[in-house]
Amino acid sequence: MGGTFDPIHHGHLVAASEVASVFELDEVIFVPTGEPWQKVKGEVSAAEHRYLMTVIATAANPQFTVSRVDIDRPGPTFTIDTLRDLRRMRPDADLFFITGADAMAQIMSWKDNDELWDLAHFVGVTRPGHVLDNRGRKDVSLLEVPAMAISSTDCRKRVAEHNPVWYLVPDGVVQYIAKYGLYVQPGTDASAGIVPVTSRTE
Ligand SMILES: Nc1ncnc2c1ncn2[C@@H]1O[C@H](COP(=O)(O)OP(=O)(O)OP(=O)(O)O)[C@@H](O)[C@H]1O
Ligand SMILES: O=C(O)c1ccc[n+]([C@@H]2O[C@H](COP(=O)([O-])O)[C@@H](O)[C@H]2O)c1
Repeated sequence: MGGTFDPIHHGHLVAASEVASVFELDEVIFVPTGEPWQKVKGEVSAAEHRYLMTVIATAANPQFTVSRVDIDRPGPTFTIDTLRDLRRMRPDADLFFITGADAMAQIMSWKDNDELWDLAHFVGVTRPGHVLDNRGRKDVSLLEVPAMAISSTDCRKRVAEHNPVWYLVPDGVVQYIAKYGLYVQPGTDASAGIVPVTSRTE
């Protein structure tokens, strides 16, 4: 499941859990984006913060893992590259790519979208406020998941307005957001105090 995860919330986790159950997946790999080119630049938190929040949110579930492929690849994040990298790492795996209804609606604007379908089986999941459609592709599965009217945008706004995000995001993520002062002033890159994992050994 790819996402900007700024921050990761229970909508992401429920969708992943439901797809894993219905499709009997062995593992769900959460792949935080490096540079999400369709989101407003400068308004996305540092990749290391988003990566660490994703690790914290998924730590308790043995089926959930987090991949750095997108944040370690320089330049804009394209799913075609994500899937090619994952295929190289897991040559024998059947790959599924989970997307919410809003992302599915944009999928024809993604880079090399005509080549995506051969690299993974796409699963579109319902999301409150969005219409789920297979974009004319019969090979895309559509799945109704428990409705979680949560968005990262709303979580960021709530933090900025000093409203609680308890129970919208996992407890550890609430604490991480407070520890690093994320989202207090929207539009600022709160990367102070965090060392990218890739730089720690340099
Ligand atoms: N509440 C939800 N229910 C189902 N799918 C979701 C939900 N929230 C996000 N998704 C899906 O998870 C993936 C990653 O989403 P993303 O990290 O952009 O979160 P977001 O809440 O949409 O963020 P933002 O509000 O910043 O746009 C996308 O495919 C998106 O459609
Ligand atoms: O490949 C693309 O061009 C592309 C464009 C926009 C979004 N995506 C992917 O869609 C997933 C959800 O992205 P987002 O921006 O809604 O968090 C994530 O894995 C992104 O890399 C991919």
